[in-house]
Amino acid sequence: MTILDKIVARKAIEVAEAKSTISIEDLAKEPLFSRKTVSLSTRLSTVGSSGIVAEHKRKSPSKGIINDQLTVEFVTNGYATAGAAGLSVLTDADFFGGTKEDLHKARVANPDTPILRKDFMIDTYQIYEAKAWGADVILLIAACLSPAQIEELSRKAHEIGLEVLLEIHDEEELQRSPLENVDIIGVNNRNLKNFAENNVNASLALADKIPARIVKISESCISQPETINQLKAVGYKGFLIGETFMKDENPGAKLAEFIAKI
Ligand SMILES: O=P(O)(O)OC[C@@H](O)[C@@H](O)c1c[nH]c2ccccc12
Repeated sequence: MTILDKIVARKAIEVAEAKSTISIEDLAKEPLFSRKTVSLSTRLSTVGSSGIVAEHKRKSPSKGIINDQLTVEFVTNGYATAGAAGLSVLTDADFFGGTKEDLHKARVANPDTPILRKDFMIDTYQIYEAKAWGADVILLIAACLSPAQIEELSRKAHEIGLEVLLEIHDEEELQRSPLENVDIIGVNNRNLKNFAENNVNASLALADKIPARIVKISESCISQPETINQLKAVGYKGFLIGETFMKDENPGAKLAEFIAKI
């Protein structure tokens, strides 16, 4: 069993519990559900955008605790002020130490910045949660979804006004994924099945395989400003970065320093 299998098995239990606590109808009545979302893909395509999607991440299965000392408002506001094009907020509790309150607080602290709900989506119920908690974009991870699930989840997201970031790790995942309702493709440099990593080779290898009409972002394992220029040269418009900033006591200041070098 891979770590991804474990996460998804746990997620199915969590979703069943959540469904018995609050119905989709009630989620749709939450104040943020009717908020007009902002487009991450548009921000990333805007001339002059830093392209950086900065992540709030307390811990991870591969790294353990990264930083659990800061408030989500301090981190996300710092990121937005430093020039992040968007924010990513982990809401998975057991493996990444996130909560739905993190997303809600990030939204309230940053009303106009696109926010990605970073979680393992396996059920349309979670799409409603994402909207109710203040997200603009959802993540779909091809490695744990069938083509039919990708189709259904992405269609539902668009139906309720959320954008879709489809995460892939290799060409096989790209080829089998229905892309009709996908706004952004993210190449995860880290393999979620075994956490082998530490370079951006996956992004470099897949760059020219991704249809040009879809905004491309490179995810994970980015620690050097030079890497951004290398990725931009092959067409990437976005860069999802967590650990490099989170391990600093002031992630926003770290991001500002990073942006000054790209
Ligand atoms: O901390 P890093 O190496 O900069 O990575 C950020 C982000 O890409 C990573 O957290 C991530 C990418 N895809 C995911 C899917 C689930 C959980 C986490 C992730």
